[in-house]
Amino acid sequence: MAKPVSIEVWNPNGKYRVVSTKPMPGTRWINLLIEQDCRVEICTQKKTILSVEDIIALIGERCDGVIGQLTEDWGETLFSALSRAGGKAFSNMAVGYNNVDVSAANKYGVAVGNTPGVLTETTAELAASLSVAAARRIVEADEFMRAGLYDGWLPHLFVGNLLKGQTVGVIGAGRIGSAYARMMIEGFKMNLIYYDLYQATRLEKFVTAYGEFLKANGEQPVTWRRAASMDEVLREADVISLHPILDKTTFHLINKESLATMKKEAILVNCSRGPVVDEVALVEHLRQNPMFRVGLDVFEDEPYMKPGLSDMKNAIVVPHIASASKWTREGMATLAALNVLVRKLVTQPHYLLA
Ligand SMILES: NC(=O)c1ccc[n+]([C@@H]2O[C@H](COP(=O)([O-])OP(=O)(O)OC[C@H]3O[C@@H](n4cnc5c(N)ncnc54)[C@H](O)[C@@H]3O)[C@@H](O)[C@H]2O)c1
Ligand SMILES: O=C(O)[C@H](O)CO
Repeated sequence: MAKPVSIEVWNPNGKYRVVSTKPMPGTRWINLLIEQDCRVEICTQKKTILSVEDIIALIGERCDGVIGQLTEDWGETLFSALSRAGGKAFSNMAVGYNNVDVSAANKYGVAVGNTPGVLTETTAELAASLSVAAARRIVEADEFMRAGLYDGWLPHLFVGNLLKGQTVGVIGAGRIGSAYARMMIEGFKMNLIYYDLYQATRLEKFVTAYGEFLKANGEQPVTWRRAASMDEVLREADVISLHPILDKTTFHLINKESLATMKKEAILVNCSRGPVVDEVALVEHLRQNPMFRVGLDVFEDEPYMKPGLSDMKNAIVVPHIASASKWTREGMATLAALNVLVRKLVTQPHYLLA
């Protein structure tokens, strides 16, 4: 039996009990729940990743809704516990919901929500930052300065890749992939090649119009192409950014074979989910190809990195912070609270009529 977990309580006399498995930024989400007569219980346990047992203890005997995190395993066990406690709604504080078994939630009559849109630009900005940092070797150069190794300008010192006029490849051109593509096209005048199961019509129209604008101003126009296969993107792009969802079709999408298809001096960025890349194969590829560089926000076995990755100078690694801007994280918390509330309002017709 799990030990009781520590909690902070807001509006103790609220009629509906909503649990958040983590403190979240801002207070708007708490106020929204309180306004709708919720007692809000926030887990304050000093443990980053809560176990299924910890969350069962949090749900307790009566719970109307839960806001949870991408580090938690929301499957059969948790949805049955939530349903037994009378719970009708769960929201992940994330757009990705590969940690949530939606069919188990359906089975137990629990509605599931996620937090798309509000994090699109912030996440794309980090992917763009990693692309530039990898292309221009910013982290290596920073470490070199701090180590006191700079003794004067040299023609060969930290020579990297010019982005202008090169090709950016996007795999998964949905909300974030399209926003990232626009940043690289507008910011660095890169040409686009993308692969997605669906056509990114709005993105294509944007690049066409932007290309015409550049041409009208006497500049080289940018171009776009939708690739028929992912391999085309891997072969042709100079910078490749991964933005698909994680599911069975995208697990180890980037593996030993696909890495071998890429240019020797290509840059690979992953701000989607760690298991989209076979990280063991990636470490070996980085070792064999010192001019190949990666920018990683996500890892296959978070919070761990595969052996050898942290030693690779041609890898930039950051701890899953792509959506970490104040505005976005407060927005994600607000959306998550609204997801739980929408279910309450829909299932409480008397409230709607009041
Ligand atoms: N690192 C972070 O902090 C962070 C932040 C936000 C989102 N994410 C991840 O990014 C993902 C994408 O978010 P989004 O809002 O852009 O979602 P989205 O649904 O708008 O885009 C995902 C795209 O991937 C495409 N896709 C699915 N399977 C594919 C396949 N096999 N091959 C190629 N494309 C495929 C879809 O058609 C879709 O266009 C999320 O699911 C999440 O896992 C990570
Ligand atoms: O899926 C998500 O939303 C991210 O991984 C965290 O913002």
